[in-house]
Amino acid sequence: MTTETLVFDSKHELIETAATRFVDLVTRAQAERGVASVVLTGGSNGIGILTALAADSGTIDWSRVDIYWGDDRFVPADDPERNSGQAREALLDKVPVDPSRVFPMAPSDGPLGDDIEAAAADYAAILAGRSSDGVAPEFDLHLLGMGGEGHVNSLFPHTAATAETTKSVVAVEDSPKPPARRITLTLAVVNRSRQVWFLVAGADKAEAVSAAHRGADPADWPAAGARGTEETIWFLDDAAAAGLT
Ligand SMILES: O=C1O[C@H](COP(=O)(O)O)[C@@H](O)[C@H](O)[C@H]1O
Repeated sequence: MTTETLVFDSKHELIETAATRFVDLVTRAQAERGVASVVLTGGSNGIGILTALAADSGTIDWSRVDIYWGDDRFVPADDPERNSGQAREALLDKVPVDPSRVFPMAPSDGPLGDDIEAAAADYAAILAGRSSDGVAPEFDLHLLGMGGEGHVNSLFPHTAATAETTKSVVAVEDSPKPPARRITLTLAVVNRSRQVWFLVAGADKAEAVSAAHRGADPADWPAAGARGTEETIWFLDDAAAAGLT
């Protein structure tokens, strides 16, 4: 397992490079396994890479990509806060994905209603059903953004969701960052991914970047607990990398 840290002069350069490497990774995974599986994330860079991919969409065979989410906000389907809605707008509505390979988390007004525990269990069942071991797929790539306090997906510092080691998906009822109700993959499942990529920009993220790089306790800095089985890559801008020596 290797860790690579790439530092860019601008957020634009960071996103463009990550998008180019995304195309390479998906193409390679499809050549090796027929289908590539990627886990999307929200946030400015998580959606930024999708916008960049939409501009260069012809290079990927999108019909052979399984698409999952690392977290989503448990709000109505048409709420602009939905990570999956933002992903559709940025990319998925513009490329020929196979709808049967796109796996959004349930919204609060879906067939499961407002039962967030049922929605989390439903996503866990989807992952289990698409795995070889009854837990979750071995994703080719899990994209992650990161908050200034080190949260990834909806795994915040000092929370039960971050400490969870058994479940693959959990409900979060009291996210410190609004909206409060979310569904998230746990670190145990993030870490089944062959590659984990952090897309992080801004001076407000520098302390968390440095904590994760020095191997801090994931309870304090959840990003420190996320890694790929083959490779972990940090795509940083200068400001986010400022605390690294
Ligand atoms: O709440 C969330 O925040 C993170 C990071 O977002 P950013 O805008 O600070 O990059 C995001 O990755 C996650 O999916 C989202 O739910």
